[in-house]
Amino acid sequence: MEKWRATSNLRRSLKSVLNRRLSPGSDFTYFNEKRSFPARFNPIRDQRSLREANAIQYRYFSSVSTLVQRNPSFSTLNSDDISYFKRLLGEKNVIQDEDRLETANTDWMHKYKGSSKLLLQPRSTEEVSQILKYCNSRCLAVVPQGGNTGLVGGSVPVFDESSGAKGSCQIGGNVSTNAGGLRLVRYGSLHGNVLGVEAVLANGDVLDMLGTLRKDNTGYDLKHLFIGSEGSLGIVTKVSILTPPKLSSVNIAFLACKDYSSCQKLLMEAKRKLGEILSAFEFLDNQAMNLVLHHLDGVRNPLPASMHSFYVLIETTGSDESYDREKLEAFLLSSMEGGLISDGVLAQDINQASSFWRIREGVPEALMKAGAVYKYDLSLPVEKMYNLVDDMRVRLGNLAKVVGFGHLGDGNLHLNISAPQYDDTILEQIEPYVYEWTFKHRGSISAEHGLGLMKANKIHYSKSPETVQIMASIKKLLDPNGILNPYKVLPH
Ligand SMILES: O=C(O)CC[C@@H](O)C(=O)O
Ligand SMILES: [Zn+2]
Repeated sequence: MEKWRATSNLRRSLKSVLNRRLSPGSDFTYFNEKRSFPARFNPIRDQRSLREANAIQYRYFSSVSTLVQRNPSFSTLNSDDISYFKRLLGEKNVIQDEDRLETANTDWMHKYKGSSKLLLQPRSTEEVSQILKYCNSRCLAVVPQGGNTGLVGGSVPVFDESSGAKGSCQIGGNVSTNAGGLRLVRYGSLHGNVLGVEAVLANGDVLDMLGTLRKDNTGYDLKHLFIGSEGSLGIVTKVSILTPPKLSSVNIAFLACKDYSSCQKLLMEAKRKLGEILSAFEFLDNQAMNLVLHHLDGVRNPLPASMHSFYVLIETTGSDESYDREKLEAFLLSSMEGGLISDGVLAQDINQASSFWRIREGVPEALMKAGAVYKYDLSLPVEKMYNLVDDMRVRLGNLAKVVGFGHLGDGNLHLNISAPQYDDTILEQIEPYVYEWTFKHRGSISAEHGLGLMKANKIHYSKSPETVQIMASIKKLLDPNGILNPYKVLPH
């Protein structure tokens, strides 16, 4: 009955094709708008002793071992510094307003909170260069900030570092964090799409690597050091980037699978049968779907007959409508006949398409609304990845909800643990277990969100000691005083 309904749904919806034009650059935009949520900090214990120790304790990590000590070699901002920046940038680009500083000092997750007293808004490479030259000579630490939408505390000041450029999600931030995104399965990572970079080093030198050549084999390709280095080696001021042509035919299906193994087989079939038109293959489990339906206004379940264990969103993008439609239709029907899909619908217009995406993209927002959330962004072999979610459920029992979703097409699991509040008992069940599990399966502890502050001290789970040593030497070479985004990426 269910299968019949689904097949008829699919057949019906396959009659019309969705045409949706992607806006330029949208493939690389991670979160393109800032959203605000109520702060949900747990009280920090013993504030005074932390201040005396010149240390900070993050709300998320309430155990003592995660204290971060302020680097004693950094200077403290004084009135001469502020006068210098005002002369350089003009009064209105030197921000000391408390509300604006509060926003810059707080990350998107409301987990990390710094105490920077100054936000600078440079408008040119030359101004960035002058700022860094000055800060380097004074040993003032700097946190480059784009849209401040990161999920690992990479763009918030930890102590009193001066903040750099600020606005909405920006291409410099995307490149600096090698932001992943929903269509990596089709377009690849920013390492493959960035043709050139201009970066300003800590001493103010401008490194011009802003080529547009597709082929350039003249030795070390240094631009890759700046892609994904989270502002720790330099500030990216310009990029040349591939912009794939807008494609006119976009189809989106929202499907249900009875178990994880069906999702996995469906992915293999999609890669094989849809080939180059497959532009997204996303999944969410039952827990994720429940959260979205419960916490987000106006979201409807497109498959309301019954709740399923897993949901998959498949998008194809191409330029030949009838070819794309036939290919997707054949794929969906054969997958349904083969038992890989238990129910499904295909968007018939732009509103339906957006509503399917809203479900998938709404998961992080729903998690935020549900309470405290522990986030893990893991690259793992697709066939093993959901075992970790199951293991975590056993470990946590009734303590917390374990939610699995992510970019199945890229082997990227977003494991999120949702609880009413942050709690050491929960954290002890999760860490280091999650990291050890990932290490054992030769995965990565950060598939796309970076290391930031949250995982700087965990880097050894994904990089060998020799590699970390070379990374530290590169950091020392390019930023000898360590002023650029301190306490992030490398162990502190
Ligand atoms: O919140 C997360 O864990 C993932 C956020 C983002 O990378 C996504 O894919 O929605
Ligand atoms: Zn993601």
